[in-house]
Amino acid sequence: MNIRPRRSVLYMPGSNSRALEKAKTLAADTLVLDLEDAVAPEQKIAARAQVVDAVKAGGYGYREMVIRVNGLDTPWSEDDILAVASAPVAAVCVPKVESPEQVLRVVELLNRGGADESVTVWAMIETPRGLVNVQAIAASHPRLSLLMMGTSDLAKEMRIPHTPDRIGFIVALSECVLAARLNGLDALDGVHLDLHDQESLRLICEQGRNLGFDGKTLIHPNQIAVTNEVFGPEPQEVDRAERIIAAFTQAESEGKGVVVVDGKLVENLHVEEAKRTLAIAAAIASMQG
Ligand SMILES: CC(C)(COP(=O)(O)OP(=O)(O)OC[C@H]1O[C@@H](n2cnc3c(N)ncnc32)[C@H](O)[C@@H]1OP(=O)(O)O)[C@@H](O)C(=O)NCCC(=O)NCCSC(=O)C[C@H](O)C(=O)O
Ligand SMILES: [Mg+2]
Repeated sequence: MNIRPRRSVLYMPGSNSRALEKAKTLAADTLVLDLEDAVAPEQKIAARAQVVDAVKAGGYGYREMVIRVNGLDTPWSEDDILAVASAPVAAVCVPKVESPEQVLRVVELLNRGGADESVTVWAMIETPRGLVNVQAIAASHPRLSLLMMGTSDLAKEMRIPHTPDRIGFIVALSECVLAARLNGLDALDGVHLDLHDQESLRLICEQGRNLGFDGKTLIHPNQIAVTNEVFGPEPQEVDRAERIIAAFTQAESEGKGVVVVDGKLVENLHVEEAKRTLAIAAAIASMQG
C-alpha cells in the first residue's frame, strides 16, 4: 500500500525568504509555497522566481513540495504554471477551481511546460461554483490527485461566520470529502486562522479528521505538532490494527470469516482498515527516519 502522509500541510508566502528557509527545519509533511493570496501584486514575479529557485535548490528533506499558483483568471497564472512545470514539485495547487475545464487547462500548461509525469494537480474548492461542481471537478482528469478546502474564501463568498463548531461549513466539507473518495483522491481541510489557540485548533483538527479529511492546511509553525498528532494514528490504534490482523489471520486459518477483538466484531473490511493504519504509521516512521 503506497500512502503519502499529509497530516500537516503548511502554507508560506513565496515572497518570504525567511519562512522558506525556516520550513527546512519544520515537522510539516507538506509545504505549500504560495504565490496567490499571501503575495502582494508587486511581488508576484519575484516570488515566482524565488519559489522555483528554492525548490530546485532543495534542502527540504522528506517534506513534499507544492507550489500554489495564482488563480486562472489572473494575469500571472499561466506563467506561474509554466514555471512550476520546470521545478521538482509533487504538485501544483490551483486556487478557486470552478470547473473540470479549468483542471484540463492546468494539465495542458503543465504538459506544455514539460512537467514530469509525476507532477499532479491539487484543486482548491473555495467558491460556491466550485462547490456545486465539486464532483465533476474531482472526476475531471487522472492527474488531479487532491481536493483542498479554502474555508476563508468560502466564508467570505457564502457569508458564513467562523464559529467554533463550523456549523456553516459542514455540508461543504462533507461534499468535498465525498467527491474526493468517489474519485480516489485525497482531501485536505481548510486553515484555522487563530495562530495561538492550541485548544481550538485541536478541536477543529478532530472535527476535520472525523469528517474524513486526510490532513489539514496550516498557516503557522505553531500549528504543526497538534495537527500531526490528531491526523496520525495513535499508538493504541496501531496496536489494535496489529491485533486485528493477527486475530483475523488466525480465524481464517480455522475457516472462520469473522472474529471478535476487544469485544468488537472484526470482518475483512476491518482488516483492510487495519492494514491502512499500519501503512500510514510505517510511512510516517520512514519520513522521520
Ligand atoms: C501569519 C504570519 C504572517 C505570522 O508571521 P510571523 O509574525 O513572522 O510569525 P512568528 O514571528 O510567530 O514566526 C516565528 C518563526 O516562524 C516562521 N514562520 C511563520 N510563519 C511561517 C510559515 N507559514 N511557514 C514557515 N515559517 C513560518 C517565521 O519566519 C519565524 O521564523 P524565525 O524568525 O526564523 O524564527 C505567518 O505565519 C504567515 O505568513 N503565514 C502564512 C500565511 C499564508 O501563507 N497565507 C496564505 C495561505 S492561507 C489561504 O490562502 C487560505 C485559503 O486560500 C482559503 O481561502 O481558506
Ligand atoms: Mg483562498
